[in-house]
Amino acid sequence: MKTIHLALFGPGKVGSKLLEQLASSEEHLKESSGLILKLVLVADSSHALLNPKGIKSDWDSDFKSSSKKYSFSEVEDYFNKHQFKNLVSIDTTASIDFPHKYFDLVNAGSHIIAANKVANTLSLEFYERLRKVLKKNNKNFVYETNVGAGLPIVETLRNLHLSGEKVTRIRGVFSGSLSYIFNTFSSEQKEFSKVLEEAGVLGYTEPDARIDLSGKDVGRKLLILAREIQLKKEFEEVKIESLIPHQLNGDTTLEEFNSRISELNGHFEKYKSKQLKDEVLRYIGELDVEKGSLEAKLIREPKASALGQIEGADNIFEIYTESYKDQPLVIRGAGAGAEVTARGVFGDILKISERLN
Ligand SMILES: NC(=O)C1=CN([C@@H]2O[C@H](COP(=O)(O)OP(=O)(O)OC[C@H]3O[C@@H](n4cnc5c(N)ncnc54)[C@H](O)[C@@H]3O)[C@@H](O)[C@H]2O)C=CC1
Ligand SMILES: N[C@@H](CC=O)C(=O)O
Repeated sequence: MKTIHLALFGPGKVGSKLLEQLASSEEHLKESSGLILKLVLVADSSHALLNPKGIKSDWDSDFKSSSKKYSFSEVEDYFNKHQFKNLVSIDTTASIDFPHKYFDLVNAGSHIIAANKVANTLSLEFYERLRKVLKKNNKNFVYETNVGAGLPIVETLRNLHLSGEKVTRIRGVFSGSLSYIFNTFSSEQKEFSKVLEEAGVLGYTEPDARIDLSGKDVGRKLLILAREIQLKKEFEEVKIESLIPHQLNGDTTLEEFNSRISELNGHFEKYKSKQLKDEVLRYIGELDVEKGSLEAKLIREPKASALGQIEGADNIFEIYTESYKDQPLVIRGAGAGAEVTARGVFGDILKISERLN
């Protein structure tokens, strides 16, 4: 039997779904792979539950009754004290601060898995420094769910690139929430604000939906893919069309924004009125390697096209390379939601497990 010790940061929609999936797969993993996944820490932004012997599968009730306020140095002390073999820290937060702690986690002996896209979209200096520290400490950093949730985009692209295949262009719908929003809004007589709320309840939007509507989430995904094929790009170089009207942009707090989302209705009706009968609205990402351009924008797309046909919260990625010149390699499927994302993080745990003894 091989034991992997897990520390989960961010038991929100994705994180708690992951814990549910881990609990229900416990016996299957032991029998089929000889693998024990032992959860030794669950922490949100203020409270942590620690148990070196393993947190029970009904972690939720223990978290409510026994978690304690913590500072990050206590986590480091805990890891240093117990020297857990095969320790993997999982970031299912949406925090912009937490990724700065990855260095300390790695130095305390941990591998990292991130659903959070922030670490891969900070400055190039941060990106490269993190990889240097990982290499020095012989630790893995895996983040398949950063793009396309549970769809195998990052690894596919990396394998193409590492095998020497020249990637020339990537184009597609990279946002599950915007996909759901435009699929629903284009075809149903519902107010935009209602559709946006639904996308939140279904777990498709970021905790702060402005990250999706401003195009920032798609911009981040484009940058992650560009860096995966070793293009040295910064976030500021991504050309992004924001869908947030001027009066709600910039200085509004999240609370204010959420209380004023009905102001989006008129704004999005204007987009809808421009749509022709056989068209749908699509918010797309496009990376042109030759031009070195990264762009996120709203377009009108024929319903009959590959991009036009996607449903629900689907993503679609068309990857053009030397070999896939005329007919791109296409990956399509559910591109957001706690269930598929948690399953993707689970896959990352198995990927790291295979590399460890
Ligand atoms: N929902 C989806 O379809 C997908 C989500 N993701 C990413 O997964 C992440 C989580 O998304 P959700 O579960 O929807 O968010 P959520 O808001 O439901 O959960 C985030 C959790 O992180 C905790 N948290 C915040 N700061 C923290 C810190 N410093 N330390 C520890 N915990 C902290 C919060 O208390 C909360 O429990 C985000 O980064 C998102 O971009 C990635 C792919 C798909
Ligand atoms: N908010 C994101 C979730 C996955 O990354 C999206 O809408 O795609």
